[in-house]
Amino acid sequence: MEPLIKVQCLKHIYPDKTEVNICGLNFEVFKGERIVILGPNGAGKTTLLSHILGLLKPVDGIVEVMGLQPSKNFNTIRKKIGVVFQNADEQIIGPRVYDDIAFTPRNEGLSKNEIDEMVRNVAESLGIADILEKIPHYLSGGQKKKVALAGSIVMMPEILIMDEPFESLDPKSKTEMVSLLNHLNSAHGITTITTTHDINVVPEIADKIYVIDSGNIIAAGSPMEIFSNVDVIKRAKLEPPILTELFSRLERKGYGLGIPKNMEEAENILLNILEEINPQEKKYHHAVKLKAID
Ligand SMILES: Nc1ncnc2c1ncn2[C@@H]1O[C@H](COP(=O)(O)OP(=O)(O)OP(=O)(O)O)[C@@H](O)[C@H]1O
Repeated sequence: MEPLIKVQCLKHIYPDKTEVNICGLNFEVFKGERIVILGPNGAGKTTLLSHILGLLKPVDGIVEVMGLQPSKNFNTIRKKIGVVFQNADEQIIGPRVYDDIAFTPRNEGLSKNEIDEMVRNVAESLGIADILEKIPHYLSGGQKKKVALAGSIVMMPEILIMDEPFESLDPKSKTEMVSLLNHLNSAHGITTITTTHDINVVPEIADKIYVIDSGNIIAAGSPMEIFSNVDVIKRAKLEPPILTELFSRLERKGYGLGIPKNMEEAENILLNILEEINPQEKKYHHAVKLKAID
């Protein structure tokens, strides 16, 4: 199977002569994958994404999206990719939130009714239906992120690229965003590529992680493979997710319980063990708890 996206040893020179080389392992993304790119500040993550989007043109190397060079086929590629930029202000252009989300469907010449249904559905799914009439400029950082995401998924793109989508989201919004992204992937087959410094979220949204350090793609693998590789973690100055760290430590001590992706999975693992150890104990605690409530 051919990858949807292929990047091999790209070189870019910014106008101020800063040279960025993204080399090492090839960056390949296959249809339906959920990719996360990790790396310290200045590693080259945004530079890589900007080339995939066709916003930047490499001076050397290979950048292909669906077999095309993005910088030469900007309009064709951008119809297939939704994007949430690191700075949402850069992409919100409508005078009202509604207009901003409706921008691409209007450009595509869809009917007013179709557009209205699409905008309201996507706004509902992101919990922003109540701010559709607002002026985007006055929204909070988190609200702007959601509006930017709404605009990028309203047409159900094949690929969704997000640069730090969780930045400035409150915990509840973050959990909802994770569910939504996973729903877009499982129900609509959307391939997702995300950069984030929010390490605890990564096991929930990644099938495969690429790790970049100073432009070098130094590792690729599942969250388990990456977070158990001490060398890679150190080199890229990462910290493993807290649950991964805890359950890996237990594994090293002989208690191989698996590595949970989120709090719910961790809770179930621990509850199963506690029930196996002493089912009576649980009943006892339960009875005490009920008594206390009485
Ligand atoms: N417009 C620009 N002009 C000059 N240099 C730039 C520009 N954008 C990025 N760079 C430089 O390119 C390198 C890679 O930056 P990039 O923004 O791709 O890193 P990043 O991994 O996305 O970092 P962060 O995690 O901080 O967002 C850095 O050295 C940065 O200073």
